[in-house]
Amino acid sequence: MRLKMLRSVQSAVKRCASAPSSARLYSSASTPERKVAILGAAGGIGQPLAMLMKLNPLVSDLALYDIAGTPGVAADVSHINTRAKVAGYAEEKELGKALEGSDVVIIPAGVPRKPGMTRDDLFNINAGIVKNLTSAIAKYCPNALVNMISNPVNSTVPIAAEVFKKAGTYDPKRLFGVTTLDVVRAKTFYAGKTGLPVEQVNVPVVGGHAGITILPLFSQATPAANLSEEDIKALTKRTQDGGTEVVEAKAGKGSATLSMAYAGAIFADACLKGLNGVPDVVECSYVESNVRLGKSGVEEIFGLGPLSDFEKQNLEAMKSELKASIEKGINFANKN
Ligand SMILES: NC(=O)C1=CN([C@@H]2O[C@H](COP(=O)(O)OP(=O)(O)OC[C@H]3O[C@@H](n4cnc5c(N)ncnc54)[C@H](O)[C@@H]3O)[C@@H](O)[C@H]2O)C=CC1
Ligand SMILES: O=C([O-])CC(=O)C(=O)O
Repeated sequence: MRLKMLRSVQSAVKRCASAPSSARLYSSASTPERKVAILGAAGGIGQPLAMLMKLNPLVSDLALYDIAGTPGVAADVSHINTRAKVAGYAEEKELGKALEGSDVVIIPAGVPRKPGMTRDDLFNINAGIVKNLTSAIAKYCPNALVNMISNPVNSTVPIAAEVFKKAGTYDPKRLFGVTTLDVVRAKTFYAGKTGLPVEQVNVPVVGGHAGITILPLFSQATPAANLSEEDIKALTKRTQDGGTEVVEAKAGKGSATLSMAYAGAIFADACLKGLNGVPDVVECSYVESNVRLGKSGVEEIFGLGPLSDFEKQNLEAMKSELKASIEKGINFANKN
């Protein structure tokens, strides 16, 4: 029996390379024109992300959309002397124009956590925002790769999937929950603990993007290091609680914005490279994929590689929470 579930996989973006391409040639150079739209562009993540995407030479057009504060951010970013042409869109009636022709849409719109809150506590506000924005994507740029940053990612991605299904535009190869920040954190903490050069380190992270549903696979980290079980437990916990660490340090002024903008820029860049046909672009992401179910539950998850006993236990432990978050998103999208 096969069941569809959402989970993280490596090589997700690899598939972007085969996504239908709407490449238009950019002047005489061979770099195609690529339009990137950021929805929530004037926010804590949106602003530095807008800057990083303006610095990305693969971007020819950058559309910045937010319901507040867009003109200032767009004017500011537009003065940076790089390739991308910047346009700001400030009102809901301009959302269609912001989205039209987009190859990649990044969504950091919605409210962030305050100390004491879980990501799921953001559901009531952010679910509606994501539903509206993804409905517009289905209408104006149904072929775009969608990078979902808005929390709770474990539910907002299923909401987007349902919206796209209803609109007849759903393609699981084009919808990504951005979990890159978990990878960024796992790499930083692993390098810190082992003393390995951080730029050489890789750590795959699977699962979703909340607490125990975040599962860094330190057994597959490269370069390999001989860490004790205790160290691996501590690194795993710190990666899972990375978001909360920042929320508490910001003490009511929101959650990770700068590291998230960095992570969002890496993931969007991977999507652009994939679209442009660059081979072997590999990033972890929260995507829909197949699991094989048998008498004892999940028998095989494709593409996770060999797991340590500790990782197997953690994978088992996250399933009910992840499944509930997925169902919550699906129910919301179908009821409202
Ligand atoms: N996936 C991940 O790893 C991470 C996700 N996040 C999530 O990203 C989201 C944004 O966080 P911040 O930028 O810190 O929040 P923020 O409050 O600073 O910015 C959010 C922006 O969204 C805009 N917005 C609200 N409703 C909108 C709508 N309907 N259309 C367009 N824009 C709209 C607001 O005007 C604001 O500018 C939060 O949900 C947060 O939890 C944050 C960090 C990491
Ligand atoms: O923790 C939060 O609320 C924001 C987030 O997703 C992260 O930093 O990983």
